[in-house]
Amino acid sequence: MRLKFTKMHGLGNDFMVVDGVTQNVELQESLIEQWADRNFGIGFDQLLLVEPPSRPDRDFRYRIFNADGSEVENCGNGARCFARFVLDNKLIDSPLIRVETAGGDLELNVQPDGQVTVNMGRPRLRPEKIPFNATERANLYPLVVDGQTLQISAVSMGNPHSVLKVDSVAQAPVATLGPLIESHSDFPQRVNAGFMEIVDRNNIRLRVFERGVGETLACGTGACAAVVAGILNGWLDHKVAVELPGGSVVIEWPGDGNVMMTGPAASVFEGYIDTHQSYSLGRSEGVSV
Ligand SMILES: N[C@H](CCC[C@H](N)C(=O)O)C(=O)O
Repeated sequence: MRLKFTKMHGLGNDFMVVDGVTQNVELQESLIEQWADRNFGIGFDQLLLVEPPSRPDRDFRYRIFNADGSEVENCGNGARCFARFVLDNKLIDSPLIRVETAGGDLELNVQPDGQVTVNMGRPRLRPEKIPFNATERANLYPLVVDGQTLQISAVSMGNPHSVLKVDSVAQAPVATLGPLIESHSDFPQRVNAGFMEIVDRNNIRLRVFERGVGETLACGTGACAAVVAGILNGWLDHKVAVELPGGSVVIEWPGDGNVMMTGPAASVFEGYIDTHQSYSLGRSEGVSV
């Protein structure tokens, strides 16, 4: 079957977006992993599947699959691209879009200038809701990684995030600590590992080693989690510009209630792929002559 898709990105966090409303789509984890490969496939951080809603008070359901094929609960940059996609493809004609995800409900609003504001819902802070192994909720938790005890914050935006404050994101050991935090046993469903540099009370820099992907150029839910952690720890005010390697996004959180995110979404190209085509991801063993 030929499957139509659109390649999109939010601040360089890139997606294969698939219309599962007008197309009959059946996805396999192994195919997603193949398609995500940047040499043997299309190449993306996440695949976003747009489906009809399961409830009358929602316009769509939106499912998110990491590059390793794992299905996850939420994707902030993806939500902005989702909104752009359903409008561009005339699946809805209202700039106000109500979405259900595995991690909770989102409300999206596409502004006239193309920026998209997303109500990302309430952050989840209780350890059992993240999930994170801790006996009680705290703003900072000790996490023993590679023989050192880090002080991290743990926040869920539907998906789990660890936030580590660092002096400089440029110098942060993302490549070494990122995977160790991502797979740490205190996060039973693994975790997205954020590294946050406080510039001032209204500006941070952030890098994220994403669960199931690795370091991405941007992470919307990671930006939300970092700002929530910074506000809870008294380091940030309630409106923060988050500078990620791929660009900036604005996060607002009054200290309780919903987190609001505003940022861009871009379409790059449309394409088709044969869902029955499969190939090995292994580098060829070479040919024998
Ligand atoms: N890039 C996404 C986050 C994907 C989260 C995924 N890596 C997970 O396992 O939760 C964002 O903009 O929020």
